[in-house]
Amino acid sequence: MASAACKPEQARVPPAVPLPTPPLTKFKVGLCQLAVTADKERNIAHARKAIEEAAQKGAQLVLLPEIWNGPYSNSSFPVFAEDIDAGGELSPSTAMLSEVSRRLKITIVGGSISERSGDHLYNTCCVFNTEGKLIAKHRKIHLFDIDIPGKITFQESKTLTPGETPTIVDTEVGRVGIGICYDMRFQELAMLYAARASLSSLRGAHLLCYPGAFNMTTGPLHWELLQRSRATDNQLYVATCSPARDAEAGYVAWGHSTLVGPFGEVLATTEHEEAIIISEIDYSLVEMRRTYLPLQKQRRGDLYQLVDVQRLNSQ
Ligand SMILES: O=C(O)CCC(=O)C(=O)O
Repeated sequence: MASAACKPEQARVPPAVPLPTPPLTKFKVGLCQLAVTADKERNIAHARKAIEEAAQKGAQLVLLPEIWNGPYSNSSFPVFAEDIDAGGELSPSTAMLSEVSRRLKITIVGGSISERSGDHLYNTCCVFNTEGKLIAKHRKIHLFDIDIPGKITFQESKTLTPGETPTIVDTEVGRVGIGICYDMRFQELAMLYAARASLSSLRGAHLLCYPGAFNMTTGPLHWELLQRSRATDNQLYVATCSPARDAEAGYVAWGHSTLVGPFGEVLATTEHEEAIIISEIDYSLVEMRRTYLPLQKQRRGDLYQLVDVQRLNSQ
């Protein structure tokens, strides 16, 4: 009797919804500073090998460089561009990232590749979770248009269209804000990503990832300075990943992929050759820095406000 009465009752119980797995608070990150050639297939195979090596060394988050599947140039962007997820099917470069993230159960912030969408080209970073799912696509918001006479002239806007959306993404390794290279120069974007962190440790990004390729003019002066500034101002981790330097290339990258901690300290870095950097991120240090130096509480919101942060905070 008892079991007969029990059965219809049990049948009404809805299937258990698995609780979301809390993000890791301490993990290893791998920054793959890759040599990039004009052979896309080789670049994809090479990136796969580097990701595998980083994962084998314990990385649970792997970051790749800006434009890693072909040369960084306005003439190459259209040639190497991929329609990333047309009709639900991933393109060659992103299918590799999906396969490897699923197989190795790691999160990948996939640097950037040039993306074709309709008549437009974008400089786009794809993020994959540990199941190989494409969970975010950041299109570079601030295009690199620069003219320093006698030093460097580059106009990304000749071929690329700027993205229109800041990208903050929840991953198995926490909430991550994404920017691409020149995006790092704009503090407001980083501040927006860090917003709300003071209200709860579950809100706001604790890590910003910037695939980037600074050059021989701005790299020596600004690359590390900007990363340390973004980290210090917002009291969070900043990870960057550059292509390795090719002195013969049309655009010569500075290299020096780096991880900076929430006190503005350089935790790991490298020179300009190919390298895989493995370093540790510990989000408890973000909380510690914010407790010791409570900038978020001391900010005079009554005198100045970043409008978008204000909007986010009131949601
Ligand atoms: O900001 C810089 O100096 C370099 C930026 C850059 O190379 C890029 O956005 O691709």
